[in-house]
Amino acid sequence: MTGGAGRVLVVDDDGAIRTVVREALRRAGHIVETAASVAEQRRLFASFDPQVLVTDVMLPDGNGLDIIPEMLEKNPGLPVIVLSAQNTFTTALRATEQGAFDYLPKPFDLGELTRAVSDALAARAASGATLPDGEDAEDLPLIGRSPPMQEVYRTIARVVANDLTVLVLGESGTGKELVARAIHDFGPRSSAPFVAINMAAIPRELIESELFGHERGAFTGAQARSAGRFEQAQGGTLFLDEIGDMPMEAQTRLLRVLQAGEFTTVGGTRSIRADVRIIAATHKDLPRLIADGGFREDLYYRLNVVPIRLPSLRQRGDDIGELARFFLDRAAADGLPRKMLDPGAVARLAQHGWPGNVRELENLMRRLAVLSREDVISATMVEQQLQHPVSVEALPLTATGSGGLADAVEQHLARYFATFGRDLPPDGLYDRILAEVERPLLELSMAAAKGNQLRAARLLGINRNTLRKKLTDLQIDAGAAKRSD
Ligand SMILES: Nc1ncnc2c1ncn2[C@@H]1O[C@H](COP(=O)(O)OP(=O)(O)OP(=O)(O)O)[C@@H](O)[C@H]1O
Repeated sequence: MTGGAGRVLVVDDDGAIRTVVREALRRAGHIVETAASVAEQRRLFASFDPQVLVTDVMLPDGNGLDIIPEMLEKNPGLPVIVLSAQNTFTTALRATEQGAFDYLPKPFDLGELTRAVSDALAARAASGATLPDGEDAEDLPLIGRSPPMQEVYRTIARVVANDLTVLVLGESGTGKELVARAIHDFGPRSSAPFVAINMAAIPRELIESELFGHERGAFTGAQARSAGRFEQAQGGTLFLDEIGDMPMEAQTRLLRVLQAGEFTTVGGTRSIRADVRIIAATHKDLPRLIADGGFREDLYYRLNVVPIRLPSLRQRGDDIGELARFFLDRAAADGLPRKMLDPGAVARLAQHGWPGNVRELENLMRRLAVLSREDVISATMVEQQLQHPVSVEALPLTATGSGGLADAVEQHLARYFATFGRDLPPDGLYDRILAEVERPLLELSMAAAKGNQLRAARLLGINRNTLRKKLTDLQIDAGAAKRSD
């Protein structure tokens, strides 16, 4: 898309950026004015009457995002391109929310900016995604500011407000479902359902009926009419996870539905309009699958309207420390002991190969939260857990889950056996395990009782004074559960 030449106003307090951007845009044929502050921008706005506004976020006398609505009121449809050094999902989304046309994280490529200006001139369209009511922007789910994630945020910001089909690609555990949910949650369909279906988890012969529903008697065992996921997702978003595992016949049916915008149930004749946004995801290489005859090429093109490629954790550099801390906080919020990371631990985490991506990191942090005896996790502890991974799928999710404590005991035992290999651990295991389990047991019970010692003592079946003594002996902060509640 090219939009010819136009009047571009560039606002940035950094003189070097103003000069470089002005020269690049002039070379591309545009007429450029620059401003170094919000006040200057306001002054120039009326006289220069820009066709595209390029603005930084942090300006000496205000926030570049806050001023966008005022500019759009004066010049409706004005495309605004936001440059930001903050690089979080929140900034990308806020920019979109304020009506920005595009968002470029700093440092940006000049060619990319020139293209964005040209697209903006051509489109003169603004998107208007809004945060759901009451949503705290700081609670947004996607963590990380590495360059590949900024690219992801940028694409999400571009698609939230429209209904384009999105194909999320990435290794297992990279956050594909999280991205799909973010697109739904921050778009206009957020008040309707988000329905996910995993093609790999459903028996092949049931996929069509799961997707499109079935009529009574459509096949043996179909005793009543059942609504499929398409129907359940009406008005909302349908997330087709592991699309590469979809059987061929179901692919054909899905393609027809996407082409016609309507579907019929298995065994039914009536057409039902499909008012759903489709987001598909896979960790498989679809072009290769197509070449091998396992995936329909025409369906691929239907789904691959806007691809979003998620980086592996190995490519996310500094995000690893930020994610690790986020997962430790989440573990603490779930009632597990609150732990911190020392710099050596973060460095060790960053060196790891992470075949299991973010999910593997999350599991490791939960395991460390339960198993580490110290409040601050060191590189040695990280190393130990990476060297002797124990099964972590079942670590306690909440302090109140009855399986949680048993799992914690199992983790402790597993650690002993992992440490000592085939040799039995030195004797005294009974006391040692009990001593280790006592702390998480008391902490989890206190968390479950929301810091109320009487209730925690009752839960444990011990005397309140005994509990108090144990809390003192083990130096457990009795107020922590109350405060984190
Ligand atoms: N950027 C991120 N910020 C915070 N949490 C994340 C991020 N990416 C992934 N996660 C967390 O990692 C876990 C795995 O994410 P998710 O299930 O979305 O991955 P996936 O790619 O869909 O996995 P699979 O391919 O196995 O289905 C989830 O608990 C999710 O909350």
